[in-house]
Amino acid sequence: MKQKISELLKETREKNPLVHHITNAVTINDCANATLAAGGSPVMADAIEEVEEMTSISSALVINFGTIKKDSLVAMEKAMRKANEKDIPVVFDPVGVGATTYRTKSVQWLLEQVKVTVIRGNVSEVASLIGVEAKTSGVDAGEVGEDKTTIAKKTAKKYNTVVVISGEIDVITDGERVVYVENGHQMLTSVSGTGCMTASIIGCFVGASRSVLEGALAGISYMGLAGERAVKRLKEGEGVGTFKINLFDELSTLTNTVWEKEVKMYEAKQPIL
Ligand SMILES: Nc1ncnc2c1ncn2[C@@H]1O[C@H](COP(=O)(O)OP(=O)(O)O)[C@@H](O)[C@H]1O
Ligand SMILES: Cc1ncsc1CCOP(=O)(O)O
Ligand SMILES: [Mg+2]
Repeated sequence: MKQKISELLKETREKNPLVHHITNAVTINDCANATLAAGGSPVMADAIEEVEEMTSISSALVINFGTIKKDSLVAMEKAMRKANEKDIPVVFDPVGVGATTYRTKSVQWLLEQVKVTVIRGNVSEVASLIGVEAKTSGVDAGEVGEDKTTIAKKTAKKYNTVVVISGEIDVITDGERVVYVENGHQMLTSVSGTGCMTASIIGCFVGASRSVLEGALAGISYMGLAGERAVKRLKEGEGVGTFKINLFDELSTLTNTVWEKEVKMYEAKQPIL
């Protein structure tokens, strides 16, 4: 599996998958640049009149709940339905779900209409998707009433999807296999958009891969490792501003050879070979 993911990192740059985003107004530009850095080609399009056509020519669709409105929900539903029809993978980022009734009700409605391929969120957002008690305030992760692995597995089964719960240790599951990724750095939580960018990068890799689980693992480990390496580049006195620049440098230059050496990925606590 590790070898296949490593090859996927290379292939994605060659394939340059078009990744259609319907995303939030806060991190939209960072998501476009993260997609480019990982080897994809971003397009952000949310007009109800064009989303179906745009999804039709894309390799993946990324749906991000960060700043939803009535119109964006209609656009999301249309684009996702088209993606389902054409077997195009859909990556869903439930930003802020659990924080307000509107978000929680909207997500319930949307996921009853259409299918998603990967759900990537922080632990309290994902917990809220399955009604597990969670203290979500805004868009940052809060405490939850169950362990992460159980939440991830239950969510994967409920929505028949691959689930990525990000955090200090990322949990990735298709409902049966559970994989942990231990790359990353606390500093990733000090920059708005690192979760959104992770979903965009997963979009690139699932858009170029035949395996959803491998695409999801490629995406989450790529961001974690880039973050970790971006911190190592910091000199004394440099803070989040330089970190963000370093992060983009790492995202755009990270090779599969370095990834193979530095990725920390475990299945049932066995290294993945
Ligand atoms: N405490 C932490 N230590 C190391 N990496 C982290 C930590 N928290 C989050 N990350 C990493 O930061 C990135 C964004 O995840 P996260 O902060 O959970 O998303 P969100 O911004 O949506 O809440 C992921 O690559 C994740 O692995
Ligand atoms: C702050 C904020 N508010 C609405 S969307 C958004 C960005 C959230 O980005 P991330 O979840 O990647 O930190
Ligand atoms: Mg987020």
